Formats: sequence, C-alpha cells, structure tokens
Amino acid sequence: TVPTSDLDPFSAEFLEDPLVFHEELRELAPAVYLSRYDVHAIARYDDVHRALIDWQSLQSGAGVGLSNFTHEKPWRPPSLLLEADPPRHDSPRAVLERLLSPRRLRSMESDWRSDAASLVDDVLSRGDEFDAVQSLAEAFPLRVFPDAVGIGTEHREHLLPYGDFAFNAFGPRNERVTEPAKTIGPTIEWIASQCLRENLTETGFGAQIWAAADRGEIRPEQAPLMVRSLLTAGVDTTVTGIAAVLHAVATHPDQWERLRADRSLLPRAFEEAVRLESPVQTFFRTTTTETRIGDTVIAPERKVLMFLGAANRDPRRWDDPARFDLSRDPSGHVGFGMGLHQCVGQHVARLEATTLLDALLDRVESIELMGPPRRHLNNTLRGWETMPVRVSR
Ligand code: HEM
Ligand SMILES: O=C(O)c1ccc(C2CC2)cc1
Repeated sequence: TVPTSDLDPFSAEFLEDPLVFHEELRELAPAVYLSRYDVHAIARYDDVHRALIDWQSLQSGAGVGLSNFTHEKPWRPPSLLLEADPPRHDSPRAVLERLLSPRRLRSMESDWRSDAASLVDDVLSRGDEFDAVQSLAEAFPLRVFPDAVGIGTEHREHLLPYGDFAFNAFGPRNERVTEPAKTIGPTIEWIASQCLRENLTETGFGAQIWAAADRGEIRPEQAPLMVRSLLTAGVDTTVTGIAAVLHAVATHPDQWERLRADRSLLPRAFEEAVRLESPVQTFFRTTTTETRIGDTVIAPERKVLMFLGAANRDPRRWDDPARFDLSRDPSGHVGFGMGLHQCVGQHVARLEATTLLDALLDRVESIELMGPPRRHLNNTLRGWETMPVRVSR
C-alpha cells in the first residue's frame, strides 16, 4: 500500500507551525500520497534535491502550483522561466542570469549601502523599539528594488499584494486565494502596465531586458513577461528572507555577537537563515513519465509537492537542523531551489539582506524580540506579519 496522509499543507493550522507535520511526512516515507489533493509529497532532503535536479522527469511547464496547466487555464500567462522547461526556458534564463549576476550588482552596492544606512538612521531616530517587519524587512526591499527594476514611482503599494496573491495562487483555491481574488484586479492591471517599455526608466533591470530584446536575445513579446517575473518574485520573497535573518539574529544573540566581530560572515548568515526558515516553503512539479520515488511509482501527468522547508531541516542531511549556526556550512540547502530553475535573483536577495544587516550592525549593539512575533499566512511563503524588537546602542 502507498503511504498516505490526509494532511492539508495549505491549511492555517499547518502553515502556522509546519515543523511537526514536516517531521511526520519525512518519517512516513520518501513519497507520501496526500489524499486531500490527490498529489504526492516529498519532504526528505535527498528526494527533494533529486526531484529539483531531474527536470526531465519532473517538469515545470505544467505549472509549479497545484493547478496542471495541461488541463486548467492558468490565472495569468505562465512565467517564461519558472513555468517553462528547456528549450523555451533557455533564452529568458540566460538573459536574467547575466542581468542579475554578482558582477552586475556590484555597481548598485554603494547606493544600497547608503540607502540602508539612511533607513536604519530614520528607524532609530524614532526610538529603540519598533516592528522589524514593517520598518526594515518591508521598507528596505521597497526602497531599493522597484527603483532597480526601473518602474514608476506611483502606486507601488500594489507590489506586496501582487506577490502575496501570486504565492497564494500556487496552492489550492482556499480562502487565501478566493478572498483577495475579489479585489486583486486593479493590482494585476497595474503590474502589467509596469512591464511595458514606455513605463520603465532607461537604466533599470526592466530596460536591460528590453535591450536584450533589441539585440535579438529574446523576442520582444517576451520582455514584459520577464519584467513581470522580477516584480512577482523579487519583493515578497526578500521581505520574507530579510525578516527571517532578523528573526534569527534576534533569537540567537551569540550568533549576532559573531557577526559584530566578523562581518565577512554576513553572506553565510543570510544563507543559513534561508535554510532554517525557507521563505519559499513548497513548489510542485508534474511527472512527464512513470517516476519512482522510494518504493512508490508515480504515474505520468501527476503533481508532486516538494517541501523545501522540510528538506532544509532533514536530520538525515543537517546536524541539529533547528539551530541557526554560523559555523555550519549551509551550502546545498534548497531554499533557493537547485539545478536548472535555481533562484536567478538570489544575489539580489543576498545583497539586500547583507547591506541592511551591515547598516544595523554599524549602529546597534544588540537586538532582541520585545514580544511574540505574529506569522503572515500564505500558501507558499513562510514569513512574519509583525516582529516587535528592541535594540540597544
Ligand atoms: C529570499 C529571497 C528568495 C527566495 C527564498 C527565492 C526562492 C526561489 C526558489 C525556491 C526558486 C526555484 C523555483 C523552482 O524551482 O520552481 C526561485 C526561482 C526564481 N527566483 Fe527566487 N527567491 C528569492 C528572491 C528572488 C529575487 C529577489 C528575484 C528577482 C530579482 C527572484 C527571481 C526568481 C526567478 C525569476 C526564478 C525562476 C528561475 C527559473 O525558473 O529559471 N527570486 N526562487
Ligand atoms: O517568473 C515568475 O513569475 C516567478 C514567480 C515566483 C517565483 C518564486 C520562486 C520565487 C519565481 C519566479
């Protein structure tokens, strides 16, 4: 018999605190049939890693959410990267990879450093107690990333709701989708208009995508969708990732002290926070052929749910997985995916997080939680609604 579970990984109970359920799924079997959604779940590190690498057997082109694009109309035209397989995936990927490379980002580093410094100065000028989500984790990405893409300055309040909706939409049509769907129309329109060439500045990532179209590296009609990829994937994820690293240092004062003593540990601190928290918790794939995982043989055309967060805390792969530990080598974590679709924006995320943390380290001696943080529930993202902190200077 196939190991089965009636767990609902998109329920509020599961999303509020998934860790015990991840353990249950890892212990049950390499592949577990989720009867509620008629899909298979994989939660152990080795199986998730193998699935991410094996893009031929487990495709993205039928969507990386619960919905199978072969049978259901997507809520928006599919992404040319996330929801595409080779060869269609190749050129858009190559263009974004070059655009978002560490070398290309170096030219923005000094601007982002001074932006982070003035943001932290503003926050601290209002006192030593504040909400780290609203004042830092949300404020910094919204201060630097839309300008880096080169979109208009009006109505940027659409960005977070759009990303939140898109990440909810990878899950089932539960209340986290049906509620916001009633009012998301204007937000979807605004995002679409920001992707048009005439609405982008001359120098941002958006203009560089259009320049790639001028050079024939992509077709012109692909350019707006690629700008949309940046606006969909590039905001809520970094808000969640920055909140994750702030929560980690606020709850591990010994690791904060290590960072104060050695700033070269900042990139590792971000990677370890992404491993521990896994801001992007899950993604689906669709089998293209009969696929064996453990003792289970999965038929073609079936959805497989990969639990990135569970894999990143699998005791088979990580010692003391629940500990935020800067002496650990976090490389190999699947918080940014792995293989062909591995996050093309990870260097942007890392630069945002490390510049903000650096500015904080320059100004405060300690940071601690001042009250219980509250979760922001999303079908795919694991983040915080509020995180009250107190700093000392
Ligand atoms: C902490 C922040 C972030 C996390 C945790 C994250 C996570 C991920 C993950 C897990 C994937 C793989 C999806 C899959 O395998 O199906 C991915 C892909 C992607 N990410 Fe990120 N991401 C982050 C930030 C960003 C940023 C800032 C950008 C844009 C500047 C971005 C753009 C993309 C794109 C375009 C893809 C699709 C790549 C492809 O399919 O070839 N991400 N990300
Ligand atoms: O191309 C896109 O629209 C896209 C949307 C969401 C993501 C998640 C994984 C960060 C990635 C790409």
